[in-house]
Amino acid sequence: MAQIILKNIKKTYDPDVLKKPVLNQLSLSIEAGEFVGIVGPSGSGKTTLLYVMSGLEKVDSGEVLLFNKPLSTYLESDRAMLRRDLIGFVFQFFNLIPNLSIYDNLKLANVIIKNKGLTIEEALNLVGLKDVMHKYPSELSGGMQQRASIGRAILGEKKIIFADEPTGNLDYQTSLDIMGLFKELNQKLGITIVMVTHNEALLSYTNRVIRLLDGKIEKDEKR
Ligand SMILES: Nc1ncnc2c1ncn2[C@@H]1O[C@H](COP(=O)(O)OP(=O)(O)OP(=O)(O)O)[C@@H](O)[C@H]1O
Repeated sequence: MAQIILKNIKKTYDPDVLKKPVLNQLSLSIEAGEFVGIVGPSGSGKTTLLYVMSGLEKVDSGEVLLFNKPLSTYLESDRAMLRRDLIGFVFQFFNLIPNLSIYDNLKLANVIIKNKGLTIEEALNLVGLKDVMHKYPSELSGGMQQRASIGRAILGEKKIIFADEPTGNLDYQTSLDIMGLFKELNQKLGITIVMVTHNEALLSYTNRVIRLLDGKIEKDEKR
């Protein structure tokens, strides 16, 4: 079943009509359980595509359907619920709160999530941080901090993780380690992962690669 559908999406940031749209009549569909890598040159629209898919950015025309429902028909409160309950985000910078322990960082995110699905302990176990959960972010390596932010992203009953350059701030070996974790979560929990990356070497972990060029899909390959 398609979880994410984009139909003829056009997106511009600049009102100047002579400027090329950032996303130009782009259509695609992502099924539940896929692990998708989005690549392309700088400025090709990767981050914008991620934000459009997740409902963080509005489109000029075309339609985005999430979980079979057009985003345009969601009330603002439904959108907020969607972001809180069904979608998780992981960014290049881990965005952990420095003066809270890892456990408390997850707890803060968890208070707004319904009491269903993965608990804080289960999430910490899955990302391998159970032993260090009372440490502060600054006491952990970058890779561990990213593990914490992934733990935060999977709390509850998340169906999709959107990751924007999740390894952009990590060395190569740690990047592979984080990719291994994504793959494991994708396979164990069936969570769909949509990840923007610059690093071609990471694509072997995904099962589909979408290449963007000038706001259009240049290539879309499933493995
Ligand atoms: N909030 C914004 N306001 C105006 N222009 C924007 C905004 N966000 C992105 N853009 C422009 O849209 C284009 C595509 O940006 P986007 O960040 O989606 O590309 P990208 O492929 O993710 O690039 P990078 O690999 O450099 O992160 C760029 O020309 C960028 O300058």
